[in-house]
Parts: sequence; structure tokens; C-alpha cells
Amino acid sequence: MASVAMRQPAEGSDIENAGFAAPFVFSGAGGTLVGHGAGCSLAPTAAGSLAAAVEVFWKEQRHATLLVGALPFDRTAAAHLYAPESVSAAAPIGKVRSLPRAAGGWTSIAEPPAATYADSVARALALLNDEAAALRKVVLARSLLVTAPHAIDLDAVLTRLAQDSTITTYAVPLPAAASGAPRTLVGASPELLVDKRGGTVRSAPLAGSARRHADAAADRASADGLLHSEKDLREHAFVVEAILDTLTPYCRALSAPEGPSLVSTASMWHLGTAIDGELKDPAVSVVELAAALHPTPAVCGLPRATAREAIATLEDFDRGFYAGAVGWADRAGDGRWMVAIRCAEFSGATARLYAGAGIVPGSDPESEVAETSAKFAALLAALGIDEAGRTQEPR
Ligand SMILES: C=C(O[C@H]1C=CC=C(C(=O)O)[C@@H]1O)C(=O)O
Repeated sequence: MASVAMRQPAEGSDIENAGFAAPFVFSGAGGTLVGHGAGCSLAPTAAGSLAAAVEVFWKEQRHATLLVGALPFDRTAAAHLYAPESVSAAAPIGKVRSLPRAAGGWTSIAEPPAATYADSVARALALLNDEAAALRKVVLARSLLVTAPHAIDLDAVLTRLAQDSTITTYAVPLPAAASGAPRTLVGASPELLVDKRGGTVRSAPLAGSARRHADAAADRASADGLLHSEKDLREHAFVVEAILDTLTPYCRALSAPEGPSLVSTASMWHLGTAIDGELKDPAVSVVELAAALHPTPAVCGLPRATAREAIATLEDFDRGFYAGAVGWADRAGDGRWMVAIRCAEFSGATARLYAGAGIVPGSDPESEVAETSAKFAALLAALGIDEAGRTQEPR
């Protein structure tokens, strides 16, 4: 991809200078997209008005070719989208022969502690069993705040995450914190929210999880158990149903297989369904589709508004961009957006990791604690520590 020179925003424009310089990275099996520097950014816009704001952006910024960034979990909070000063395309991030062992001296604090999270799951189950609450599924998350004895090397984290070729590794420079400290969202997502090229659209939701095992027989048993788990199949079906409902008005043809298949990352098994459609209007923008789909019941729940309320009551932290979406869009309306999971927000020597789990009737609080621990594994391995902050052997 060629370098793009960006104009400064016109006076009185809705578009602002992004004012940060760390690269945007989006790397999967198909290749690596890197956005260098920051030209203009979209004025703070919530999901409901995003498609219209992006249309205005393309009209005003005639030299911009690509918008990159992240949507927050909260649909009413501002999306973070900007045009890099230049973009380059490269091969997928390569394999490295050996990974150095992390130095000691890390700390890790579970926020909330595992027991508090288990208690929230139990409270969610009470809501799910209360007909008056009309809640069918809710995704509850917890976080780990880890602190290194030195500034964390994000290049090394990205390289380690990218050793798993089944996922999309990403880094999104975020607006600085109130303290002025730079922040970057870094993660490794296995879940495609939406990919749109010309007249075709694809979404590949995941829901239903089991951890992987080093022992081949135990690993197979874990996968088989997941594929036949009535609770996980139910949890998964809600997501497929919601995505089909959202995409139907946009499509002249839309299809999904009868049931889910197993999808694996280096650390997790998931139930996954590939949904493919042909758009009625090939000019519809991927941003419009992403904003319509987000947040799916894979990260929020069903019905969406009821689940959102339950999350606000049961989680006592702001998800920020975790459980949002990360990706890119071009001026033709094409692009690709992954669900922003298996990620952490990095700032200097600290990283806040997030992991969530879908709760439906039949979920068990202790199993959901274990599932969220398993979901931290990819990021923790990339940092070279375990959940307690102890140095672990490089994989
Ligand atoms: C919300 C997360 O995962 C979602 C994606 C796959 C499987 C999930 C599950 O089984 O609960 C979640 O819906 C997360 O990793 O933080």
C-alpha cells in the first residue's frame, strides 16, 4: 500500500488532529497492515452516528485512504478512528526461534478478585432465572492489573502473540490517559465481527469455550465435551441468531451452517459459526455494519439493552475498548473488524488484561472463573508471566 500524505483539518471541521504517533498494527494470516503516525481523526462519535460521520470524513478528507481504530464496548461512548499518515502492508508477523525468559519482579492484582467475580456470576444466574428480568444471556468480565519492573516492550508482546497464526494480533494507539500517559490496546482476537469486500459480507462469531491441554487425549476430550455441551450450544445460538437478525435487512442472501464447528487458538477451543452474505447494496460501509452488529451477545448478552444494564450493575469497572471492536475501513466501504477480546490496555510498566464469559442458565460460577483464567493465558504467555505474576517458561 502506498504512503498517504494527510492534510491538516479544515477550520471549523468536525475532524481533529489525532496527535499520537505509535503505529496501528493489524496482523492475521492474510498479512499485516501497519498505520504509521496520525493524520486526522474523527470527532468523538458514538456507534449510532458513526456511519454518517465516516461518510462526512471521506468527503472532507479527499487524500485519506484508510480509517483505523477501535470502537468502545459502550455504544454511547466515542469511537476512536483516525487516518494514519501512511500505511504499509507486509507479510504476517514471522515466527521467532526462541523467546527470552521474562525478568522477575512483576505483580498481578485480580480486579475484581476471583471470588467476587464468582459471586457476580451467581447474581447473574439469579437474574437469568427470574422471568420478570427477561434476561437470556449476559457476558461478565473481570480484569487483571499487572505491573512490570520496567516499561513493557509492546513490539515483543505483539511478536509473541503473533506466534499463534489462528488469531489476529492488533495494536491500537489510544488517546492519552488523563495523566498524559500514552495508552495502547494490544490483543490477539480469534473472533471476526465483520469483513466486507464489495458485495460480500462475513461474520464469524464465537461463543462457548473450553481450555486446551498439552496432552493430546485430554485436549480432544475437552473439544468433544464442548461440541456436545448443551449449555455452550445454547450460549452460541444466541449470538448466531442476533447476527443473522442484524444482517438480514442488508442482505439479498445470507447463510450459516446448521450448527457450530470447533475453532481453536493456541490456548482455547471455541464453538464458531461462519456467516456469509451477499449485500443488497455493495456500497454499504463496513463501519455501518460493524456499528449495527456491535456489541453482539458474544460480549454483551441478550436482549442487548437488558444485558447492558446487568453488566453495569454486576461489573464495577469501565470496559473501555475491551469487548469493543478493532479494525480498518477504506473509502470504498470495505474493511475488516475483529471483536476486541484477549487484549490488554498497556501504559508504561502496566497492563490491564480483560477476559469475559457468557453466562446462561446452567453456567457454574467456579467454571466461569476457570474459563476467564484460561482466556488470560494468551496475553500472560506473551508477557512471560502467569496469573499470579510469576515468571513462566517461554512457550
Ligand atoms: C468475551 C470473551 O470471549 C467471547 C468469545 C468467545 C467465547 C466466549 C465465551 O465462551 O463466553 C465469549 O463469548 C473474552 O474472551 O473476553
